[in-house]
Amino acid sequence: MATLWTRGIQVCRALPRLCTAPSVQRRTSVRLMSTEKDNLLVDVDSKTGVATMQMNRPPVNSLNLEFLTSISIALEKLENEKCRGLILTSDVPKIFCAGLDILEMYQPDVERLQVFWRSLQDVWLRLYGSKMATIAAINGHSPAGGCLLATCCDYRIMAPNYTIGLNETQLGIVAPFWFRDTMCGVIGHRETEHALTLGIMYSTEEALNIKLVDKVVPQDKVIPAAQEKMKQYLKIPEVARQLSKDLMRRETVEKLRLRREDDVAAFKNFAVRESVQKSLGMYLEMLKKKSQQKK
Ligand SMILES: CCCCC/C=C/C(=O)SCCNC(=O)CCNC(=O)[C@H](O)C(C)(C)COP(=O)(O)OP(=O)(O)OC[C@H]1O[C@@H](n2cnc3c(N)ncnc32)[C@H](O)[C@@H]1OP(=O)(O)O
Repeated sequence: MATLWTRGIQVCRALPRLCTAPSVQRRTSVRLMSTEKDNLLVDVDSKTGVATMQMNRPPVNSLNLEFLTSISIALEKLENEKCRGLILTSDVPKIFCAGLDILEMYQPDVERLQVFWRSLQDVWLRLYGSKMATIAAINGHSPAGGCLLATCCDYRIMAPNYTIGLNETQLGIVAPFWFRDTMCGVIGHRETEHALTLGIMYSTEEALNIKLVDKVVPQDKVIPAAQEKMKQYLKIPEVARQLSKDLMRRETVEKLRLRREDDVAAFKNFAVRESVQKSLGMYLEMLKKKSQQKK
């Protein structure tokens, strides 16, 4: 078992054959970078070539700039090392991912805001466009950006009694076209329009009904079920599987690739609006009150 450390990322792998960098093959433990608290744990099973990526940024795995950067670097590494599959899950109890860190968008530093958005684009381009077979093991709530991560994957398995959806309008903000396109690819145009305009958070059972998730299993079976489903993907000849996925997703990926900077500008101009800032402030206040009441 080899362990790699990078900015907030631990990558463990069981077989050196997956490691293409010579320094990795030679050593069992390499610290590439160590700056922040480790918030992403990535294990690679060398027999199968399947990586399990666990998000671990308590309390709710919200996606700030540093966390997105960690995810993006890890995805690039796995792709470069020719991993065949990825299971995306959470190490934080009851939360898959709370979506974008609202503090990145509220009263923002405009320079950082744009870097933040580019890093989200990077994660989306890497995950949605991944050559790996990808399965979301949704073991907790998954609003907004959390739902985006899940819908980027090829297959979704969810535990009962949680919620998932693109709830942006409830915050007074609007999901960009690539969130919409990703959701459309999973549940279709009509249901996406319904979901986006109302900012619906679906229960696990509702999500299964509209096929936003593919399978529901008890909490402790989510990862085993993902591993089992992964075997089906890995049985398909690699190039055929990858090209079929590419055939389905290339246009959507290219649409963002061609308009990345326009999209950054649109996001920035929207986010700094007074009315948007007011809505985000009220939403944060509501979250804080709710959190205080629990304590
Ligand atoms: C302008 C265009 C942008 C378009 C794209 C936007 C995409 C997004 O992802 S926007 C983010 C949307 N996310 C949400 O609406 C989720 C909000 N959070 C929740 O609904 C809940 O926190 C929960 C269901 C995820 C978890 O509930 P629970 O376990 O009860 O935890 P708490 O609500 O008590 O939260 C603990 C702690 O975390 C703070 N927090 C929660 N979510 C976020 C977040 N997304 N960003 C930043 N901070 C978040 C919450 O305020 C609590 O903080 P404290 O008050 O300091 O304890």
